[in-house]
Amino acid sequence: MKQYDCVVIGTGPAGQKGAIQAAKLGKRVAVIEKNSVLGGAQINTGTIPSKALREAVLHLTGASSRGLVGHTNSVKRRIALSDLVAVSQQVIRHEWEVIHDQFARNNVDLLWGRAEFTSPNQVLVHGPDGVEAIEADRFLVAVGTRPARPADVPFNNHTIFTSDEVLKLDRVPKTMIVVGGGVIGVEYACIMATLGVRVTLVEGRKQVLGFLDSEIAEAFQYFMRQKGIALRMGEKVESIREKEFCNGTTCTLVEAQLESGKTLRSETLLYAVGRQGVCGSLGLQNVGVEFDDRERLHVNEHYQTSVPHVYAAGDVIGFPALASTGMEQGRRAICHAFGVDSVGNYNTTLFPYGIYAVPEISMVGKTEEQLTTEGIPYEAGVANYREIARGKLIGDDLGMLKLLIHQETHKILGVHVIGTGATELIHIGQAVMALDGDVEYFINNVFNFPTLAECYKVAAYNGLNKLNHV
Ligand SMILES: Cc1cc2nc3c(=O)[nH]c(=O)nc-3n(C[C@H](O)[C@H](O)[C@H](O)COP(=O)(O)OP(=O)(O)OC[C@H]3O[C@@H](n4cnc5c(N)ncnc54)[C@H](O)[C@@H]3O)c2cc1C
Ligand SMILES: NC(=O)c1ccc[n+]([C@@H]2O[C@H](COP(=O)([O-])OP(=O)(O)OC[C@H]3O[C@@H](n4cnc5c(N)ncnc54)[C@H](O)[C@@H]3O)[C@@H](O)[C@H]2O)c1
Repeated sequence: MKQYDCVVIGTGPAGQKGAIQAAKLGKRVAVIEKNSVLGGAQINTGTIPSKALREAVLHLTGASSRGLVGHTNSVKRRIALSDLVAVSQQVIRHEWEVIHDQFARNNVDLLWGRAEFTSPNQVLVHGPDGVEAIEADRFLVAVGTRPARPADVPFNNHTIFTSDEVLKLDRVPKTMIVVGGGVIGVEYACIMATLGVRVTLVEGRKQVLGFLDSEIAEAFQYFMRQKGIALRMGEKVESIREKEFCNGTTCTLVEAQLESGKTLRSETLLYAVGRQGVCGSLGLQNVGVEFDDRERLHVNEHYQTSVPHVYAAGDVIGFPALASTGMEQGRRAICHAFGVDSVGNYNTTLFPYGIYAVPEISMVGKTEEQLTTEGIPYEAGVANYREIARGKLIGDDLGMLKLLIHQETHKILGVHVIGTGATELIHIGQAVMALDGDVEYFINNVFNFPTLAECYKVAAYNGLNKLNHV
């Protein structure tokens, strides 16, 4: 039986980074993958395909090339879904090769098959050519999640589907209901609306993306409405079904019944109300590790489950469930597992959110609402892209950046950006916060001109002027 220092289950971002970290520490490592391809949700159904689709849609519709010449006509009037999927597939194939090469270069054994614990140190790999038992001293469970698919929703992967199937659509539908105003719901609602699909978004709460600063969320909701997305906020979908409904060419429509009594009809429905764990088939009862009713694992600050030599990282441990945080969790878990204690911890709480909607949104730190609830005195400094030379050059009149500044210490408490480049810009603010900087950093240092980064300087002046009553 093969013996390893470390076995990693899952090749998503958490598993990848964990496996490579263990290899870099000189450990004998195996990584097990049950899917027929590497990369988990990040590469195959989530992050990369949705971002590739977004880029392709923005490019092909001309939505990303406004600039000084104003809004251009569509680069291509009729967009075939095959064009878009081809772009995504190219990126996905490249990502598979990168992961494969990384494992090979670092002598990580890649075992294809479904992992199942039979005892605390033994795992069976149910592979295409049979079952193999392997043993290890340490384990990292990084098995991710799958979209929630309640039994009473009649999924058919064609007109009623989750984010796993939306990429396989063989046509651009005329209309779509999106259930759920979380990150998946809003990203796809924006992509589809940019493609010309008439989208209705239903969200149970009063605001999309409940974790956002309210001012940014309100601005975003305004942009979505401007794009023609109908927002049904504070509305819950009670039931979903397909119904014969002849009007001209379309005969079968999807019907969503809302709790308020309204009925919505459309050609397609994307169901995006969260994700569900997949721990049930891992044989964790043979190890003594328990999971919750959504099949998620609980871990301590070192990513250890209740059984210390079994670590877990990524979506399987729940919030914040991002590729970005999963990678860092995987690395940290393995460092702890092998006694590396030089991993600083200052940046684990300061992770950014990047939402690839149209427009992009990003944030780090606290929102105005959180600061108010916590009784922390702050002032907001705002820069609008339309007042920044680069904003004008790229034709983004709508973007804004907001700094939340402590009234007394001038420390940066939060940064919120909506507009072009938001997910990149945020890292400047994140670095200043992580290094315990204050708003004067932005005043006392020179920024390239003309850049969107200049927003930090303008927002800093704006905030300080308010604090100084000038
Ligand atoms: C549509 C969408 C868009 C997203 N966009 C972003 C984004 O822009 N930015 C961001 O940071 N995050 C994004 N995410 C979230 C991100 O994809 C996840 O947080 C990330 O993929 C989770 O990584 P993971 O390693 O925990 O698990 P996963 O990526 O889910 O990988 C888990 C792997 O484990 C394997 N596995 C499961 N069970 C077993 C078993 N028993 N044996 C062997 N292998 C097993 C699976 O086959 C899978 O390959 C998005 C998600 C979705 C769905
Ligand atoms: N850019 C990114 O970082 C990115 C992109 C996509 C996904 N993700 C991750 O994927 C995970 C899953 O995302 P998600 O959007 O599916 O889940 P979510 O939990 O973030 O959002 C689900 C939303 O659906 C709403 N909802 C629930 N039941 C409803 C009902 N019956 N009717 C109407 N609304 C209802 C909830 O109020 C919530 O706002 C998240 O953890 C997210 O962080 C991240």
